[in-house]
Amino acid sequence: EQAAPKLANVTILATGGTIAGSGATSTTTVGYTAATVGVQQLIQSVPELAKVANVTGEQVFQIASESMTNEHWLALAKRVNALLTQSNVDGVVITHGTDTMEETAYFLNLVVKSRKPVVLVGAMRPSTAMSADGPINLYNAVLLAAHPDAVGKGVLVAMGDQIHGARDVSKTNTSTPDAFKTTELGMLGYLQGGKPFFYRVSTRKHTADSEFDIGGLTALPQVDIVYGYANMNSVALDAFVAAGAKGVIHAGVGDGSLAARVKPALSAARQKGVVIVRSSRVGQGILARNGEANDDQLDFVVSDTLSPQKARILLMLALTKTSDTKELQRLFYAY
Ligand SMILES: NC(=O)CC[C@H](N)C(=O)O
Repeated sequence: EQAAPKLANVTILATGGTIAGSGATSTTTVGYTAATVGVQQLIQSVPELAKVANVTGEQVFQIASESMTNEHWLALAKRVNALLTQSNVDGVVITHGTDTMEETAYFLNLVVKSRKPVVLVGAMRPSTAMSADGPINLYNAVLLAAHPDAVGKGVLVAMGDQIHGARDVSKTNTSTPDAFKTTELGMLGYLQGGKPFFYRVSTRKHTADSEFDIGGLTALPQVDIVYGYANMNSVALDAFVAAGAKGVIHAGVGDGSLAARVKPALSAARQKGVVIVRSSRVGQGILARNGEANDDQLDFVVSDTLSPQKARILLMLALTKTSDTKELQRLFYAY
């Protein structure tokens, strides 16, 4: 008789969110409390996990993900990197609130120093709800983190039986269970019948190939986002600059257009040394250099296809290495 194949060792790092949330009744899908159920209870509630991996759990935070900060990210990334250097850890799953899951995933995609799988997972319905999506999502995330096909693919998000890449995934719905999509660039694959099926990978640099290193960092440079809209003014921008922002992401309308009465304030901020990244609130498409604005003349950087919230993460990390706008622009086309 053949010996059973050796199971991979997967560590679940729990951070809170709806996957660890509980509501008053089985039909409570809004107005519940996030981050109440602990990691051991999460693991115990899905006994099927033991069939796909040797699972251990650590409670790193217990928060709703709208309260995630740069400091949480640095602590989480350091813990992930420490675990992945251990020969007895084959992969890491991070349970996380869905609101900022795409941001944490992209941050880790840039700073994890390993090809071993790192998978973020959450739920849109609390653990107490009828048809809660947390248990199947957690099962899928663990089997993905345990699977050799997930090695070297960058940080992944497992939601709704689908595999998404950290760079391009976003939460696209406030409340429905199918909220996570990689709209135009496409998800990477499916989770079905206890197996991952991959169809594509991102061409952008990540994890083991990344030049960013948070090992010695205790803080990240302040980078904020100003949102574009009709009748926009420069009040928020000026306040961020006065508060010491090292960089500002301009989440402009359309192709990152600059309103006539905001452009001089952006230019003045740049002259004070603040790095300005032109991005778009639209959500799809390339933000082209020297397209809607003369970026060479203004000495601005463009975000390429990154959403404003992901451009903020890349700029923070990039500013730990350089403040040269040519080099910053290179990084925005590489990651
Ligand atoms: N579905 C969720 O996880 C949202 C709950 C909470 N706002 C969070 O992001 O943690």
